[in-house]
Amino acid sequence: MTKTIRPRRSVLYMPGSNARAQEKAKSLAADGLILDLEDAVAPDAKEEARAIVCANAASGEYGNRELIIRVNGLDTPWGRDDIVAAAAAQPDAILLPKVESAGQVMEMEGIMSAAGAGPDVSIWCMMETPLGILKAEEVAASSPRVDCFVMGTSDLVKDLQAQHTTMRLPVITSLGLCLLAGRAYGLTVLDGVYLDLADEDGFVASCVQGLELGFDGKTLIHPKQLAPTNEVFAPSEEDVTHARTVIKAFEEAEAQGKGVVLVDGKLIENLHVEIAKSKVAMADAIQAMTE
Ligand SMILES: CC(C)(COP(=O)(O)OP(=O)(O)OC[C@H]1O[C@@H](n2cnc3c(N)ncnc32)[C@H](O)[C@@H]1OP(=O)(O)O)[C@@H](O)C(=O)NCCC(=O)NCCSC(=O)C[C@H](O)C(=O)O
Ligand SMILES: [Mg+2]
Repeated sequence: MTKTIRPRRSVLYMPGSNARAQEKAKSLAADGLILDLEDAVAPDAKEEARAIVCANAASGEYGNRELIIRVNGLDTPWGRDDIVAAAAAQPDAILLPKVESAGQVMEMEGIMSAAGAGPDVSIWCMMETPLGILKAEEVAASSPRVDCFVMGTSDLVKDLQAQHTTMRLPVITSLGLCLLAGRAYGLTVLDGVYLDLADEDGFVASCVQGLELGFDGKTLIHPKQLAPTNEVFAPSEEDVTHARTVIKAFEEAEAQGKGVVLVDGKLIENLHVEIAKSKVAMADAIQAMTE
């Protein structure tokens, strides 16, 4: 079955306790919104945040933005109730933090199903602990509901006792392992957040690095990060024009019984046509979102 192409260039976190941010998000140019019940919510605000988030997720007021609820872990006092409430709200996905095993995913899936989550409610997994990264393949393969890995680079840097650096060498192995596992099992893989809101150049550089590494998009903490992210992770007009040229040239070559062709002096084979087709499909999907 062909998977629907869904732009996930920009996915913005907002604290579940911040009703104003969730209201504002209805008009923001984000491909996805993570309504957070975990780290951005203080313990004494967890239950109120759960009620706000689930009411918003069920409201149908977020247009075609993908809605994801990040629940607390199953080893916390709130995790199970969060999952039950989130499942009833039927968001696009429920995001489980600090995933370290297939068993955790299956436990969450069992709770979701018992609470009436429809088959379209996906499971997203935060990859953010050393053990979780080492188990990335097991987690990716754990359930057909698993649709996306989200890198939690803040927790990861903490657990690795590493440091946040410009080129992110301390976490590059972890990013690569999750990309490998995610791609092997057909998942979306989203890059982690950039914490320095004052450093706009550094932020753009981290988006470009994420794109080059193979991420589908980036998770964000502030609306000001949306526009540069959407731009970096979308195929440019030039990319799309070139992709269309490649597709046409290859079709013409095939009609003449050839399996390869040169475009602008460069060899084009079937794999380049596949890349070109996915760029055009992504550009069309982005266009459709804005109509
Ligand atoms: C970082 C912030 C606390 C800053 O908030 P604030 O001081 O309100 O910023 P501004 O005054 O610049 O805000 C301008 C307007 O934009 C709205 N706003 C701000 N942030 C968001 C947002 N995330 N979503 C939607 N709207 C937002 C403000 O309400 C202002 O609107 P208005 O009043 O109408 O002008 C804040 O940005 C924030 O809370 N960000 C999210 C933090 C968060 O969710 N953190 C947890 C997730 S990150 C993580 O856990 C990663 C992972 O687990 C790991 O381990 O790596
Ligand atoms: Mg985290």
